[in-house]
Amino acid sequence: MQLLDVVTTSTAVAATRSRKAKTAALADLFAAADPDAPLEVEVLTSYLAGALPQRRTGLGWRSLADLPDPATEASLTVLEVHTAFERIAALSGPGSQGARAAAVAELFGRATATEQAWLRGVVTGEVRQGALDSLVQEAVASATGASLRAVRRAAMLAGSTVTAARAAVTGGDEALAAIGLELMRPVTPMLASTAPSVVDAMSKAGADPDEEGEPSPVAVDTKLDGIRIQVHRDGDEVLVATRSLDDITARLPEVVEVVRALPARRVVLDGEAIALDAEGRPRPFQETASRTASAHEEGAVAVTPYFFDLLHLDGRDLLDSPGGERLDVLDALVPEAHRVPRLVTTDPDAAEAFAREAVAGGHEGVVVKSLDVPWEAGRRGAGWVKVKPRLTLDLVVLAAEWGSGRRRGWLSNIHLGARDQSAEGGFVMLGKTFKGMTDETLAWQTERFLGLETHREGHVVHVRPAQVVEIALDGLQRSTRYPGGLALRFARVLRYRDDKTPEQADTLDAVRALA
Ligand SMILES: Nc1ncnc2c1ncn2[C@@H]1O[C@H](COP(=O)(O)OP(=O)(O)OP(=O)(O)O)[C@@H](O)[C@H]1O
Repeated sequence: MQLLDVVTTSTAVAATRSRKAKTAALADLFAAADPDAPLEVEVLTSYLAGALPQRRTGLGWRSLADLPDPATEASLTVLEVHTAFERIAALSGPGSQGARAAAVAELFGRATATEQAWLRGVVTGEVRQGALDSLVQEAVASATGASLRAVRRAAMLAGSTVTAARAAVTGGDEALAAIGLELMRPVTPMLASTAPSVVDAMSKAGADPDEEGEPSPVAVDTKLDGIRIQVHRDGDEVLVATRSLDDITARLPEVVEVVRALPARRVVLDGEAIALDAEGRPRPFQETASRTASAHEEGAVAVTPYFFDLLHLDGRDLLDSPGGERLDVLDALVPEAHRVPRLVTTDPDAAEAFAREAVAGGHEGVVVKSLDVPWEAGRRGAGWVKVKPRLTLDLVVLAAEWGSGRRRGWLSNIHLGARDQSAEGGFVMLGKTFKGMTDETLAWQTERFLGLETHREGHVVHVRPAQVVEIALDGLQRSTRYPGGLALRFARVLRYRDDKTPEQADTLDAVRALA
């Protein structure tokens, strides 16, 4: 497949707001993919689904500053580009800088002006065709005739849309069906939708009375403000993965120890790891976060795993079992000290009281869960509904301003954007904040944002939209100043989120719904 085909499709997808048109353009491309070329399908999918190669190549804006003159005719294939990036990624040691520059010049010298611009965008993370996982999954289903359900399920179980697309294109339904839950291979996590109150959450999760007037019980879980962990055990082997499916086993030996002590040989658990003080209240989130951000050191603050779901036990897959059944198996296996506090009830008053107690105990809120739905990966459905008294958004930093006075020398006031496919650059600015930053945060963010710098305007350093930050706010107000028509009220930084990519940040539509 020619690179130009991918560039043309990617550009067309970015240029339209219509989901139908996006899917159709992508489907045309997948229909043209060669079923006998699995690697090509993988590469194609990973570029389109936003798994950008820059993480591995180590290339950034600076290494792409002086590109050779573009070629006049398109000739590059997708596989040639892939091979070139792989070669660049493998370079290390003395002389590698020169070799990298030479390889970049060779690759870009073979690209036309349009291809150069797109490739540069892909490498620096600027190209955001909005062809996220779910769109690509729809396109693959439509191009191959496989059912969308089968594609989605395979992607969830493999933890990867790339794997699902390769299976669908090269082997159709049969290959998709062969992808099952595999021990030691993390699956896409189930996510929660949001409700403004416990009562709303209960009704969303299906607690309302049925035709016979019987209310259904729901589980009300404490929402712990730690780090999501998915733990796999296969005999003596244990794997601990993050929300983004990165392997952090070596960083959390105490989690491994707890799982090794369980009376099960093969198990997959879902939960949260958190650092608590002697009274059982959460320690500052940064302390928990520091444990997953760097290698384990003796004397570091300990985290405790709390599990809230179970997907597999000793040969039995429970993904398709209703929530209530999974919780029964969880309760029988994991001691209470390592389970998330939970109340199963039909009574809204009892649920509210439980939620108030959770917040009084320093926790974030509750997650109300249906006892009837199977495990639904990646979707923000009605199966899990979170209620947090504090209003928060996950936004992307678009720029940062040099501070003055006590903050001279530090990048301080940050510009915050929500995801919006129709906006130039893919993000629309909603406001700024310099609140909620410790000296440590200021030092960290100064280094981080200088590393992401694209250009400067006066005291404003513009950055590549790569860093997600969780913001607390008092609300939103109408604004003529910002292009989205909305501005944040009293925004302050809660924390930088390295477990989320910009594609997972909140969208302008979600912010509008909140307003
Ligand atoms: N009892 C619980 N059940 C499910 N998730 C929980 C629970 N306690 C804490 N969590 C955390 O809450 C998250 C669920 O909310 P959501 O799917 O919206 O993820 P998120 O976008 O990371 O949300 P947030 O920023 O609110 O943590 C999970 O990823 C998990 O890390």
